[in-house]
Amino acid sequence: MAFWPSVIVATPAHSGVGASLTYRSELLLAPGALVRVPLGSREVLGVVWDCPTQPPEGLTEAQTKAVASVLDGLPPLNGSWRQVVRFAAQYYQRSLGEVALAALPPQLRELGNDQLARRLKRRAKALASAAPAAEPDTTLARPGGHDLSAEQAEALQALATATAPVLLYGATGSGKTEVYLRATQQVLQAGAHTQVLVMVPEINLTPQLEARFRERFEPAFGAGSVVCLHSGMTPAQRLSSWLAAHTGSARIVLGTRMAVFASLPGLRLIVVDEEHDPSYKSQEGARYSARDLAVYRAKVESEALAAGAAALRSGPPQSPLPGGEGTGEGEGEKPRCHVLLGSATPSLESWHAADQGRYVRLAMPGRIGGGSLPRLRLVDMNHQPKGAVLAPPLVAAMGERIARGEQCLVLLNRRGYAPVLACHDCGWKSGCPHCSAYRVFHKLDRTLRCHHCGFTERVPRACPDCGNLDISPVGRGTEQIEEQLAGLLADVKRPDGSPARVARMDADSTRLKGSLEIQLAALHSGEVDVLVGTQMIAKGHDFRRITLVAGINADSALFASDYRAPERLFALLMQAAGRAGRDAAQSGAAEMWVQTWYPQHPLFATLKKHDYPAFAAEQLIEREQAGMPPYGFQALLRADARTQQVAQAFLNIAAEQAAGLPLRDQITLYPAVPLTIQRVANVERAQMLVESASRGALQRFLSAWQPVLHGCRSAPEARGLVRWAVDVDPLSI
Ligand SMILES: Nc1ncnc2c1ncn2[C@@H]1O[C@H](COP(=O)(O)OP(=O)(O)OP(=O)(O)O)[C@@H](O)[C@H]1O
Ligand SMILES: [Zn+2]
Repeated sequence: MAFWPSVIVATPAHSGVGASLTYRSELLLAPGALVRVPLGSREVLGVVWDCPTQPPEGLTEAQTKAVASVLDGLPPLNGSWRQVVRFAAQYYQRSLGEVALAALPPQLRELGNDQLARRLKRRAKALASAAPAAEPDTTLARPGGHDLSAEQAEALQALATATAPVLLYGATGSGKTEVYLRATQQVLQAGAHTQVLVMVPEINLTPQLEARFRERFEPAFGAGSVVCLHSGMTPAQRLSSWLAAHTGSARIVLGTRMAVFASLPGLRLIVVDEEHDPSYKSQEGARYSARDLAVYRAKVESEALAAGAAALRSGPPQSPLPGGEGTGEGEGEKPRCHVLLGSATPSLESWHAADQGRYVRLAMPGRIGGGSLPRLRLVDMNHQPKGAVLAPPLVAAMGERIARGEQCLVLLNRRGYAPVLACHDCGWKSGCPHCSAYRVFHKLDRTLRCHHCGFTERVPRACPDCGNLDISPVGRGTEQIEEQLAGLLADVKRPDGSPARVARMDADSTRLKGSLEIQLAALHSGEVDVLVGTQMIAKGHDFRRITLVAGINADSALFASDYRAPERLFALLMQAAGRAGRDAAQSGAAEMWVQTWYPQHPLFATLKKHDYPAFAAEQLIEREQAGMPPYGFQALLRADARTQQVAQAFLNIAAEQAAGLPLRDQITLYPAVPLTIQRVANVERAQMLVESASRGALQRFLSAWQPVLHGCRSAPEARGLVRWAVDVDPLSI
């Protein structure tokens, strides 16, 4: 008997190839099975989507090729995984093949059946020797960690019985991580094959978190029970983590946004830490939001569990399914996969969903140990000495802290020494020849570097235009603040009499592997008194001796054209403030200083009260009035081309040809505009905003628009188009 499996393979994003290709097979293949199939002159990895006994109409045996091999050492990808992938492709307007294959580890594509078999054997051996030292039950009878605070205990209780996504709105330092750990523990104890997915914005920033999960769970569940999944891993490491999750030997996957696509047959809980963080939104390929997909995935997994449980109840008595839920899930209680979104500054989307009752909001307003949140001190820069980069009172306050043995953080969202180098004679500026942006002056290695295309040159000795020797930096970056502070604090002594030490942490200082960990360790150990850095110092760290945090250049965000800028600024400052006073004993003296030229700005009044709910309520009113997300729905059509004219022409033709598409009357198409940074690496960039009051209408319109967009590519006006893409729910417009 012959079968006609439809197989998903990696197809280019907009190739127009149908969702799947039909092959022939002697064997019945399960949906989700991994196969290798011929495609053109190559043999590629594919995922079986369906396996009918009849060929699709009009297709003859001679027109189809046979499946080359089946990766039969691996169980098929389950229905929930396939559903999440299918949804993501549809929602984010990409091909199913692209999304499905990008969700698998790259190395799996190259692996033959024999290699795979060898690998699986090696893994099995390694696992056997990594078995837990003690019986799980005895170890878990003494769970690590703290006695729960009342708020933590309540949150856990509520999570266990929630029937909707849970938004854990917990102040900075309220112990959200402990809630994640306990919730994870409950899930792992509830069954022998249960799994948990924990997502973080950038795993490298929080080595502490990984250590805490390993410490807590590896003794009980074995050395391979916690695996990581993120883009900083080697292809071999990624494959290994993926296999561990897919085969169930890993019980916890800790990862970045890509981990939302991990295959986890026993998934019962998804944690999204710092759910407001923009890095959950992918900026390339399928521009998915991992947070939103996590919510969707939990729903799909819950439905599958409920269906499975119902089938078990109605069927003849039988032993629990392999991977089964023999234990822990009470009769009548529906098994669920929970999703827990945690943040001290939730996204307005999630906040709004909780307002509407679609999410369950759990609040943990108190800090562990009863400490208070830092006091906000605004420094009015209008009253500081002319040209001062750091206000004298701020520097003095930092000196006092250091003398007491406390630490300070200084936040500036710009790396390098100065954003521009300029000649004051002729007006030359250090522009990038390939981008519409200035190259940043890096004093340490005396280079001018473009942060957009990477173009780097030695700093010229004299002005390239007029020969003037006097070219100088304009504005300031982290390198310069580090240098200035070292000078300003040169006479300050630590309690032991040694001089104060200033360090810097940003993408430049942490480029080398392991350097970030070393710099964080220097701060934790007290070697460093002041850490200057970009937003990476504000995120998620549990520093114990910081009592002063300073934001020294927040103003640009106050008046940015992007309607999300206030939300981002508020979150950044509140998160930064949250690094101070985490030790309750010192929290009374903790302060957040903000230098600003606009101390009267209303955002600061709300920040002063640490009143996120008030801030969110105000913002949501504005958004509602303007029909902005979460009240309206947006997508961007983006075009890159050799010239701005061509990029915009493509968008304009696309808009014209949208006439007559379904639901066009519910869609607003805005004029094509250049991006703020219009040219990057000699490519001109433009975009068109697409808006609707209805998510469904926007979705259906975009789907109908896809084939039209493919067609527009070949319009004569669009000659010179480099690429185009649709970004659904864009984070910046
Ligand atoms: N129940 C508890 N008893 C004592 N200490 C606790 C308890 N729960 C957490 N802690 C400690 O409190 C500190 C803050 O917790 P954690 O880092 O989880 O806060 P958080 O809510 O994640 O904050 P942020 O949002 O700022 O990252 C940690 O050092 C943690 O070990
Ligand atoms: Zn450039």
